[in-house]
Amino acid sequence: MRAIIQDLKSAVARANATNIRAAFAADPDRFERFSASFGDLLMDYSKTAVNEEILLLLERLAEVGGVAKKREEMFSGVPINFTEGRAVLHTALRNRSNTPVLVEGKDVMPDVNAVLAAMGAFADGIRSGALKGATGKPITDVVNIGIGGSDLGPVMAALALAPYHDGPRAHFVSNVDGAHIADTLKLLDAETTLFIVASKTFTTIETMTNAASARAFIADKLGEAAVKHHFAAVSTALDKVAAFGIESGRIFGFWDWVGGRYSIWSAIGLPLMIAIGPDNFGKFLDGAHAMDKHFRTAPARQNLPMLLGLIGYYHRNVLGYPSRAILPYDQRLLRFPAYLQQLDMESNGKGVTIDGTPVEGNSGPVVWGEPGTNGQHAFYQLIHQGTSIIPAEFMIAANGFEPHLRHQHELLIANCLAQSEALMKGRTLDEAKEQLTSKSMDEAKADFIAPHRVFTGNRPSITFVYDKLTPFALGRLIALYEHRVFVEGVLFRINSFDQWGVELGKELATGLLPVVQGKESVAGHDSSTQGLVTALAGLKA
Ligand SMILES: O=P(O)(O)OC[C@H]1O[C@H](O)[C@H](O)[C@@H](O)[C@@H]1O
Repeated sequence: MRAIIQDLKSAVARANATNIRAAFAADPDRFERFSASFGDLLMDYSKTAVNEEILLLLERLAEVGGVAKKREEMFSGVPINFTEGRAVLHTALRNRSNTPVLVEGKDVMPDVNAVLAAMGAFADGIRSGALKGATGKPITDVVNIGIGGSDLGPVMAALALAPYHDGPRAHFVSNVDGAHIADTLKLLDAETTLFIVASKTFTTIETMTNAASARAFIADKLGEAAVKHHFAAVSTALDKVAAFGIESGRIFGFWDWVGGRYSIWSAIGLPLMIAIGPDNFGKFLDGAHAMDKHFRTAPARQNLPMLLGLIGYYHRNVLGYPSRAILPYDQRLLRFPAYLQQLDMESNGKGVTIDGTPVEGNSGPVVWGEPGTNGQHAFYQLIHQGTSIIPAEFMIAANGFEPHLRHQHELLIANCLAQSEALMKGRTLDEAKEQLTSKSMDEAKADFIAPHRVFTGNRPSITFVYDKLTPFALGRLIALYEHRVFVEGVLFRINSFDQWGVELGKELATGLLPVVQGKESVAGHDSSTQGLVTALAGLKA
């Protein structure tokens, strides 16, 4: 791999490949050459610094890096998450073909289908009003209590699919900061509220603490006996859920081969299913399954996750770009960048390879972003003229859900396309001067002002275009990014499916709680921690 990376660097230098503007000027067919589609989903990567030779080298990199082999291992239940001894089978959760998927010789599909059916029956019961609160009133509000993978997926997807909401309102409480649950409960009536406690491990301190507060809210307002009518739970740790006091018919399980950040397809999707209905949830799974089949079978040059992963790797480890911006021109994808932050950074933010040696070069980039057009008026300045190159990933639907606001959607599209064009083309000093002097500005003043108006251009971006943000399209989009993270992880030679880096902070927090409570001395901690504890204690009301 080292040799191919070297070849890639030479190929970039030889062709001056990062001059994307020149590449467009030289080749009128560049878009045709460097775009690919899957159904109505188009991926335009022509505005990145690729050429034929670079793509061939990247394809070689995928071959030598063993991406296809690892992909088969993932889909067929090999425990590729070796630090936790687990298979990685979120794809089985949306395996709509229902072909057997074996984990340690056992087909998991009957269990997957059974949980899906139980979720559907429960969701229908809540949605229809057949399942009521303790006082006989139908449920109008559902609060999901979870964090990380037990929050970000449902919260992101519920917002994304708002036009499909025809069930109770969905709320999400994640932060251990009491402000989160307090502000949420303020809006709610205990009699008509259902809480879903969502935690893979059912030990996460934030979720357990918020669940206890929610339990107290129901018990205070409606009495202890009411609690069982107002709670459901989702977890892999069924014994722990039972100990919390949730009735068995309201517990929805999943399995240790589903990573938290890949769990939206499991019972963790229950709040989404209640909001949009089991049929639409099924279409969401269909979209992901379609992408799975595409990823597994399409040749590299037509394979969207493969291309996205290869270009992502190229940006990070050949061109050295430190971050990537996720810029959906879709207000309902507001939380998609945050969702991808966990998916990507928790998966590929690793420093050790599968052999236990330090990663050579870089692993995953910083992922961040906001929907357009809002970001344009905030941080795009840096993307256009800052000193770091930040590859951007745009996404835009051809159609919105508001036919009467078509003119607004057209403005949205125009803005999205303008940004990628501006990033690529830029504006030269001569062009800037010409613009100024044509506005009858005198030459001397133009000379002074023009440098600030120069855009270097050649700033890479990928644009995704799709018909409409339907449940199918959202499922497909999420699965696309899951598989891109997979491809990059294989090339970084890391285990993308563990998250040991979150452990140390959790352990230290547990140790610091009695110190913060004043029950233990702060002695033994570093002087900064000591100083902060003392300062907070001094300010305590
Ligand atoms: O679902 P839970 O077990 O409560 O875990 C919630 C989250 O917490 C952890 O710290 C992990 O970093 C996440 O990957 C996980 O999604």
